[in-house]
Amino acid sequence: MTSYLGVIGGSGLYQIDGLQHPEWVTVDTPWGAPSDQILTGMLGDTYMAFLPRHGRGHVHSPSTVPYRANIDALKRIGATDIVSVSACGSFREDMAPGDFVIVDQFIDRTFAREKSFFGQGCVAHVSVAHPTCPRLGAACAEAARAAGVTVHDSGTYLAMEGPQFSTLAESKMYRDSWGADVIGMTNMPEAKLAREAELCYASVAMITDYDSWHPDHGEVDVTQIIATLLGNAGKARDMVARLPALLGSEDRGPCQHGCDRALEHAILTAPDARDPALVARLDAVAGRVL
Ligand SMILES: CSC[C@H]1O[C@H](OP(=O)(O)O)[C@H](O)[C@@H]1O
Ligand SMILES: Nc1ncnc2[nH]cnc12
Repeated sequence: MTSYLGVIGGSGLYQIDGLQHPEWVTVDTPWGAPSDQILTGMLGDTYMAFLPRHGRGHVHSPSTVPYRANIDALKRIGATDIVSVSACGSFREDMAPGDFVIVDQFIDRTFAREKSFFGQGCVAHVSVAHPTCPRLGAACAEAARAAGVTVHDSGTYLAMEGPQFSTLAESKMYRDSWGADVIGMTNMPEAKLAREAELCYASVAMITDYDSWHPDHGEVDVTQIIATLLGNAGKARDMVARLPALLGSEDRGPCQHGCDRALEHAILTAPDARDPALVARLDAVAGRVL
């Protein structure tokens, strides 16, 4: 399969530069409209698509981002790989503002979002034991280092509902008892949905603050986050621009980690018991196995 790179830009990253033949396209999905139009184009020989998670102008809150429509839309236009770029707080002294963390585990504390494409009439259970694609994560790490960023190759992301930041007690619990490394509000259910859609998914956390646990830093505030983000947005764009050369544009065969076969044995509903309306909605996400 030929690589087609989709990038989901988080807070502070609402567009990317340098695409050849750039075009903002409208993509409709059975799950509603995505966060915004999708910027498509080429970077060298590689097809690329960029979707601002909160929409241009930052319209969607973490709870109202249309996660299912976003993943469906990227798959529908042909994306095979999704790199998520997100602003995050840090629970570790050595993961400092300005550093990037290649997230490889999540703790999902979100509760007010649609978390699956499947449900009554077509039930599926995919594994998210290893929720990110190591090949894609390694490419992001290499690209970010080449862009001059301090990169941490592994980290656990606590996904909270928001939109308020954590209390001090929550911040200390996530850090001391739960072993989380970074905190944000958006990577879940995004990563779970990417797995259901059989897409390779990597998450790059751009550290903007120390949340509220750090005795030498005040509590997190959004002005400080945006200031750090603006300082980092250029490096994030530089990282993205370096990815196609690292991922290659030629046929790469099946994902060696199985991301593109996640649904192989996941659907439990018998073919004759499936809801035709739901099966129709799953055309892009699960058409391969339905
Ligand atoms: C701008 S502060 C909080 C906001 O930033 C992060 O967004 P994203 O993950 O899309 O970069 C965080 O998750 C919150 O939504
Ligand atoms: N401390 C924090 N908590 C949740 N989301 C964030 N995004 C950036 N910093 C954050």
